[in-house]
Amino acid sequence: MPMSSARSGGTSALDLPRTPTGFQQFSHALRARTPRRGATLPAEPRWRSEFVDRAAAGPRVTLREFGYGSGELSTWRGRPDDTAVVGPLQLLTQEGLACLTEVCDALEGTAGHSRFIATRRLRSADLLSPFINNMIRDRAFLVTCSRLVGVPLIPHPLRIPTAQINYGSGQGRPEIVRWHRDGMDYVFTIQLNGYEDYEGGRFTYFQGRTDEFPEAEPGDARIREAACGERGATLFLHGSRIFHAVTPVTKGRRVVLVISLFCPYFARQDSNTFWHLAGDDGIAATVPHWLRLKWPVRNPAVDFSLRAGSPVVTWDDLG
Ligand SMILES: O=C(O)CCC(=O)C(=O)O
Ligand SMILES: [Fe+2]
Repeated sequence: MPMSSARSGGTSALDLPRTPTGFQQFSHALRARTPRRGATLPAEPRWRSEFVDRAAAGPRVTLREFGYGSGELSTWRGRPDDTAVVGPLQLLTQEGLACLTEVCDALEGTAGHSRFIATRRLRSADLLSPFINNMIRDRAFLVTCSRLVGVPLIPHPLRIPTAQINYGSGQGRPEIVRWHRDGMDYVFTIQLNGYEDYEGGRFTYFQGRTDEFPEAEPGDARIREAACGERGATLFLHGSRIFHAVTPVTKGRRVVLVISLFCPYFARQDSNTFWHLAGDDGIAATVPHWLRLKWPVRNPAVDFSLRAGSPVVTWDDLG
């Protein structure tokens, strides 16, 4: 079993703070600033398609197993969007992982602070890093991710949240990822260190419906820990339908790349809300991207791929 129930030594992962909602979320939206860019960018290795392990596979849990009914799932011509969790698995080769780690390490100085979801993070990392930009827009990468989830996926056209790097260090103020669900539906996390590098930093989630989460009590068997301890461990989460958090890193350093993808065929069902995005990025930065996302479309695969600067991925690519 890749997952285990998360409770140790009398403290519960449920004690972690939760992402603000309502007025507090609005106040984050007023205070959040567009990501700032440094003048000089670090040199980095080149991305190569061969870095993707096209045969990557791992255990899969369905949204039905989380308690969602068939009527709540999006479908396209009889194909349901029913994947809740896939992995942990290795998506990149060892060489690819070493390059990605070098890239994310070099970007740490550009990370900003936020108290909305993740304490220290770099949003839109693909705008700073050609390596990450090329990786998340590589056909081999996208088709492999699409097959794992079972729906065609491209980078999210909202751009700012598409590639985020979370940094957690055991020194100073605890850096955490609060209990939250993502605005995004299709989220991959890639661990750039292993448990040998840090203490704490356990990826925790609630194996139930999001509307059941507020009633969860410490010791609830539905609070699970994903076994993401191996360097490179990659986990897919249907982020908008699963409450999750990361326990504080108490020693060492943890770096995770979070990639948000988008299914053009389910554009109308996209779970983002304006205020969830604005809470992280500020109102001014969110408005133009939001309008572009909501504009009506005719051919979803082609139209959204153009918006996201992505190769086109269709149902036929899933094989
Ligand atoms: O840092 C992680 O492992 C995941 C963070 C996360 O869930 C998020 O940034 O939305
Ligand atoms: Fe998340």
